[in-house]
Amino acid sequence: MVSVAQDYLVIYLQLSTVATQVIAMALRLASPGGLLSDEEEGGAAVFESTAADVGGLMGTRFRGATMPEISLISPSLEPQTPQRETKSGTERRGSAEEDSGSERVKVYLRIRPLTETEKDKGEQQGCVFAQDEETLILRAPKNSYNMKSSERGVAPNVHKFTFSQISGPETSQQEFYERSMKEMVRDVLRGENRLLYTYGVTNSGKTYTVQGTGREAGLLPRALVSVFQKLQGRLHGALDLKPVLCQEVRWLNSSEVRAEEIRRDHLLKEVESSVSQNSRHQVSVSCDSGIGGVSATSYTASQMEDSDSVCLDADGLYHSGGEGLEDGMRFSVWVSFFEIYNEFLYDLLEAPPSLQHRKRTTLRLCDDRHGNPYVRDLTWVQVRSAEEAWKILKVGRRNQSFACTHLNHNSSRSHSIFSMRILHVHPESECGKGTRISELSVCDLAGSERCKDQRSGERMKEANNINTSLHTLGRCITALRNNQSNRSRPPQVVPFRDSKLTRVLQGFFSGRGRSCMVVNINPCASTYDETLQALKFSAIATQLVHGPATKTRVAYILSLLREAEPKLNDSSLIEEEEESDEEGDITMFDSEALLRAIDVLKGEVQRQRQQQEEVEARVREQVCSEMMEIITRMETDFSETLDTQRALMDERYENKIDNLQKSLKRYYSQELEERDEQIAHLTAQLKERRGSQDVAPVSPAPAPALAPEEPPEEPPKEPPKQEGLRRSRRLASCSTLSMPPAGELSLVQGELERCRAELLEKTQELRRYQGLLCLPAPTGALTNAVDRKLEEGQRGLRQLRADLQRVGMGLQAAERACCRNTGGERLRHALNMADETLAKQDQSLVELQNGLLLVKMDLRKKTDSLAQLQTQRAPGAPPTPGFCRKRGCEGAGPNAENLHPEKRPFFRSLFPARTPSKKVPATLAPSSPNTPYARVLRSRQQTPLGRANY
Ligand SMILES: Nc1ncnc2c1ncn2[C@@H]1O[C@H](COP(=O)(O)OP(=O)(O)OP(=O)(O)O)[C@@H](O)[C@H]1O
Repeated sequence: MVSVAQDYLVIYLQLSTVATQVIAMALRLASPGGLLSDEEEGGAAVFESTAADVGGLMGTRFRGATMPEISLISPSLEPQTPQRETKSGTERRGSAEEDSGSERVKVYLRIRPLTETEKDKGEQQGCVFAQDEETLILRAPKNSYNMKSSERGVAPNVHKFTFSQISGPETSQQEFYERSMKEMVRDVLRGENRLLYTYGVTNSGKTYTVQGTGREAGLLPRALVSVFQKLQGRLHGALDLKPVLCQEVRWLNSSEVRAEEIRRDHLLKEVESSVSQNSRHQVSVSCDSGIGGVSATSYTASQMEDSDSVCLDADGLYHSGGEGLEDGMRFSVWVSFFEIYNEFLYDLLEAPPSLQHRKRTTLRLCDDRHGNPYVRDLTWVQVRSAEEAWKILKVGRRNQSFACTHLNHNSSRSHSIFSMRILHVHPESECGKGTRISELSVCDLAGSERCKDQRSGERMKEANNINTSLHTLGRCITALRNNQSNRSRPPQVVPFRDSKLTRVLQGFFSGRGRSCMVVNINPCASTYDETLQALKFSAIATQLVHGPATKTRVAYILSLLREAEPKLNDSSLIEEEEESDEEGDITMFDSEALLRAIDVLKGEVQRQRQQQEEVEARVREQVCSEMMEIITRMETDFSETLDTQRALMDERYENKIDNLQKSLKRYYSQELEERDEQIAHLTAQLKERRGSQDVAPVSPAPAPALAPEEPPEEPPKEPPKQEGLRRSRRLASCSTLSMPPAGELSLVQGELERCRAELLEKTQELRRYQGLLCLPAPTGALTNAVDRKLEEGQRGLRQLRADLQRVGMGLQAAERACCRNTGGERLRHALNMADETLAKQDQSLVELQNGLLLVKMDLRKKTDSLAQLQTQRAPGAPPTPGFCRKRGCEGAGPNAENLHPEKRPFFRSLFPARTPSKKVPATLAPSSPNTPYARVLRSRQQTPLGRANY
């Protein structure tokens, strides 16, 4: 049920495609050219779709430069693997049927000999060449369209095809029969259904192969002889059983038997009389085609003679037989003969129309209750011998549509189908119950031809119809091939119903029997292009395998109705079936039943759609959850990696910051030490000079406040040497820095910030001192100078702060330059800037130091004068608390070293006490390129590490 609905769904989806193809084909057929060349075959008339559909290879031939050519798939040479021929060699292609083990459809090629006339016309150009029994080589002759295409580089001019067996011009009818049909006859007698059809361009020898001439009897007479030879003594004599519908048998009553006998005798007598008449007169007969009274069927007695004179007594025609037949079984042989002319079916065994009633009766194609197509009202005649059968065939042949065309003076203008049904009658069965039927059909297809070659309108119409039906046959075979080779894809609709021919033959392609193809070609150079197309078509047929039986349309509908209403409508269906015995077409269903079937189908479609939606939703959900899982996993992985990286970076930079901090601390502390030393040295010198100049009137003054710890008498310790040593140490430590410039600069910046904070603190401290030093009015005059100095000192400090800020900015710029990594030049520039700033800073410091020295001196003076004042005011009285506290601190003398650094006197905390040095302060000298950063820079440039950092 589900599969049925699926089939219908597929049918609905594909209908539009099929319709498009049909329209396209109709449009093409309307064009004057029937057969197209290699170049046009991608969308051309008769064979183009079949050829172009071969695995879509035709399209590639014209796209690519290699121009692969399609060839035949060889069933015998390469039984398991289809091949695709290319110019350079053979490619192997796999397909689904390889594994199925099914037998391939047999395709036999027959090459007819050239006639003397054709040879005289120069038709013999060696364009057809049988390489071996299975391989055919086609070489494009000079003037062929294929050769022209080849010269333009759009198609190859050599083609290779492979067949089940190739029969050359020298092959006799007997040999060809044994190769192709003998086995089929045997199968039919065993109860199988077989079809043999001939295919080829006009005048290629199809009719000759099927019927033969003179002593060269064709396949059909040989098959007839063979059948009766084998059934000798096993014939069911009575005429009481008749084949009806597609594969059924009807028991005849006596009157019907009588009627059948009369009909047969009449036909046989007719043949005898017509033969005697024809022998007396050479007459030309013409009768109506059945369409608008136009005369299209014409034949002459002389044309008939060839086939009439087929000799059934030829040597080797008779074979001993009877082997393989079921024991005790009797056989009844019935024959029919009809043609498909301009898409109408005509019974060829019907009495020829009288001169008054020239219109022939058309037959209807119907389906039996199982959906198998059959020709309604077709004449079936029981025959008791091969001669009788042959005579009947002759009658039919006389009625067949032939015409003289420019290629064939006796060209078949229709597809003719001669069928032989063999009833396998069990002698003990009542009324023929249990009788089996097997069928052998031989179809002589009309030859394909160029429509434009036909000068008469009627011939052109015939040619169009012939080509259309052949094209449909090609499409059916291609669709079957595609369905067989691509089982994973939804099955393609096989367009059997698109032509009468394919509908009649449908059963043999759908598993009701087996088919075999005979491809006829003539080696004429003038018909090379058409021959090539015919061979391309046959190449597809060779890829077919014999498939299992498939369900037909009526059977579909019946099963649908049964499934939908199993109980309710069982009885009605049975009635329907019984009624439909005589009419197996889809019309056997009334509209109600069809509507019911449609409802069932709709429901099924709905159900399928729901199922599909559910499946889709499930799949989507699954996909979503899987995607989410993947994303979450990726997220986790990423954040883990990020954390690791961050930790690594943190660690790395912390290390670097530590290193830089250490080195900077070391550098600045040494620098400060040097300054302290300088200050101490200066103070000592000052003290010395004052000591030599001043005569102290009072008790010795307390030790200088700012350098109580300085041992003034300490001899100088070769400051230049020491300083040089320290500086070299510093430079060495700087040069060993492995920090990148960015990190280093940030540390410098941090350090500068710290210095700035310290300076601010010291300024505040200085202010406090200033407050303390605020004396009463009389002392104001004395302290004014100190105040000014202090102010200057403060200004110097402010200047220092500003300078430090600039340094910081310079460092930031340098850092940015480093981060951007825009090149060593910019970095160097930035560092130079920073260097300059530091030089300025140095200068400011020098000035500040000078200012401070002056302040110190002033302070000392003030202290002295204050001490004098206090002594004058109150001798022995304690000093003012604040002052005393301060003095007390100063008085602590050497103990001051043990105080907390914050509690130390300002200058000492700012410039920690160092061993005095006699070195002349470098700060007094103008700033030189020997600044700290210049040194760092130079050391970096000099050391390999420094160079590497740049
Ligand atoms: N194998 C053969 N040996 C000798 N003559 C042949 C052979 N095959 C065909 N012929 C001759 O070639 C001519 C054309 O053959 P035939 O009428 O069978 O062609 P056709 O394919 O049936 O043509 P159309 O499609 O037009 O009916 C006939 O005269 C026939 O006798």
